[in-house]
Amino acid sequence: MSEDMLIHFSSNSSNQSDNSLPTKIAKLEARMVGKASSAAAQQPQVQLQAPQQPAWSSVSSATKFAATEELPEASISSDSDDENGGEFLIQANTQKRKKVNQEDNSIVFEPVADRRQKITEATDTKASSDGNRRKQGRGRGNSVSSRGRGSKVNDQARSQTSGSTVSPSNGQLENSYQKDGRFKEQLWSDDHTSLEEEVLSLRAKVAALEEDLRKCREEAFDYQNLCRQLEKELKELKDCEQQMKPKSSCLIQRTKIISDLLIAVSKAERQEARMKVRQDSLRFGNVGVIRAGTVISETWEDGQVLKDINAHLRQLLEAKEAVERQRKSLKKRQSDKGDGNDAESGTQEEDFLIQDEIYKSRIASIKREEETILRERDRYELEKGRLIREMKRIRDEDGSRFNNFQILNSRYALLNLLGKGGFSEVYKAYDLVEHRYVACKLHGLNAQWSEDKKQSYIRHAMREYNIHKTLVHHHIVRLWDTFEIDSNTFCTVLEYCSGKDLDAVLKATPVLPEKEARIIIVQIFQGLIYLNKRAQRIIHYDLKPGNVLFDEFGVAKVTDFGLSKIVEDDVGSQGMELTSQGAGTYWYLPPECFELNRTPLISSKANVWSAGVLFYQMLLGRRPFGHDQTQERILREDTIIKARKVEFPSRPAVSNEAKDFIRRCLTYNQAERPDVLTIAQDPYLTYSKK
Ligand SMILES: Nc1ncnc2c1ncn2[C@@H]1O[C@H](COP(=O)(O)OP(=O)(O)OP(=O)(O)O)[C@@H](O)[C@H]1O
Repeated sequence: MSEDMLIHFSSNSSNQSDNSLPTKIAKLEARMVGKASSAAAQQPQVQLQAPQQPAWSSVSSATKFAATEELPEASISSDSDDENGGEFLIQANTQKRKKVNQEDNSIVFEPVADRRQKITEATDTKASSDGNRRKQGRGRGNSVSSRGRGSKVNDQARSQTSGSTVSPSNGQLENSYQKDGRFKEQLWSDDHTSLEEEVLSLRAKVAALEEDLRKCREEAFDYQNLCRQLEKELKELKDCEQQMKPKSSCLIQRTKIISDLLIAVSKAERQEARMKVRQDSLRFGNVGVIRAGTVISETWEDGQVLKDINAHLRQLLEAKEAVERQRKSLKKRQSDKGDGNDAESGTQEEDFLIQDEIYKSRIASIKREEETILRERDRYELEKGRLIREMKRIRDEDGSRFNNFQILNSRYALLNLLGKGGFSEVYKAYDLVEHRYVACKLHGLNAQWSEDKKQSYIRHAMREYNIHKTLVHHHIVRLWDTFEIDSNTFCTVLEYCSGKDLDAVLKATPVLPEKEARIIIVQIFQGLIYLNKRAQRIIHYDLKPGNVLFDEFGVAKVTDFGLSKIVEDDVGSQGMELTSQGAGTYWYLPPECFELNRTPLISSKANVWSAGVLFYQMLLGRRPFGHDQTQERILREDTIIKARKVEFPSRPAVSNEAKDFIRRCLTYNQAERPDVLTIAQDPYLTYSKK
């Protein structure tokens, strides 16, 4: 071995950084293939402990490492090429030098690039599979790789040795070694820096991956916990279901029993109602059919009781007329006789007077009987009216498609028809969930209607529903529920009011005692006050006897919000525009609603007027304006527009307080009429202990 070489080699070996570099690289490689640092310290360190090995070994290691990355393999192969070790090294170095001189820098950098690629691959492998990484890094992967590379280098070395034909002189060698050494130093230095950077970045990646792994483990742990918890809950639910099974079948049975009982009772009620109608028809009358050519029309034929009463009245009338005729002739005879002044004529005069008194007394008696019979007839007329309404109800019930005790929405057992309105049928029903009676209002759209008309009707009904569902007050009928039955029918479920409506009450008893009428109007005003104290004020607009219902305890409740108006916030004191002029029941609407020159402005004062009309009707048995007129005639004759002053007949008697209260409600001028909240303060509406 030459001195130059020794100097060169010793300078190489004395370079600490260069000495430590292979160790680091070995460690790095070990990491690249997935070894833990402790594992890496074992095998590569044995191969690369340059300072403790002979100089040639160190040189060969260092040189080969600078020229190629296959240093460890070369060291291993040198064991097998022991005899030719020195020659082989020189030849190998010469070959490498040649290569370095001939080829550009890329040859030198190629192994670095390769190494980087391997590092990246190793990192990728690491990242892609934690399990694989551990397996490969610790055992098989590494050894297989080492073996593979070792055998490849051996082959290369052999071919290089055998293929070497050029032996350069010592001077050339020295120069080239010097150059080579500097160049390699530079390379090592660069390589060292980049490797350190790579090591740093790898450490960072390892740290990040370890953090990822930790998080994944935590998540996996959480998921396992969640999974266990869900399994537990599922088991509990299944257990609960098992326990509930008998209960739910018991509930179904109970519901079935209740609905069967309700149906049986309703059927009995239907039968009874029809039987009563048949009996009452005999007494009060029935619908007969008249044929006039091909035209068949219905007419009312009075029953026996009414016939008897009318016959009785006719008899009384005839008797009265007969007595009056007698009396007339008596008077005529008396005047024909002239004035006499004897005693005989004095006796005749007395006879005349007595006879006349008898006739007068008889006429008075007939009149009294007549009055009694007339009162009886009025009573029978009311019965007749009730009978006609009941007949209509039964006819509507028989013609209804909901008359077969259906259960709607799996909840509402329909029973008997309560009545039929313009576009709806109201059934008494039983809520099988809440266990209470309800009124199911079935809104039917006519299949023949145009789509526009249907849409308008639905809009109207939905408006009513949206207003009504928000109202919760003792004197407002509650709206519990609403649902669709089919494309042409929907249902609103209302609080059931088992009493009559005020219309039916007034038909049965046209005049109510003032005390009773007062407490009804007080309740109506309480409902109205509620409507006007809400954030979203409401004008009912259709207050009439048919829209005041009574529950079983006689509590009055306002219903039917189909024409009601929501008062917008920006409405002035004069009120809001009435967009639905013409709707409503004219007897109960105030004069401003009939304004034709401009769009009427209405406010809660409209409700005050309607309540005044209701109260008048309850006390006096008739409406204050247009009582005997039809709706059409009221409009034609401007009856309400002319209703400037309210008149009170002498009978029945009404207190002055009640009359004054009615006058305040029926103030013609809207601006002067009190609104709901003002009239609520009226002493007539307040009760206090005396
Ligand atoms: N909540 C209820 N409880 C008991 N009966 C009711 C209830 N709602 C309505 N009714 C009765 O059902 C019948 C029909 O009521 P509905 O409101 O459909 O008719 P209407 O007011 O006469 O007609 P329209 O709504 O077309 O003016 C009436 O006799 C009414 O008394």
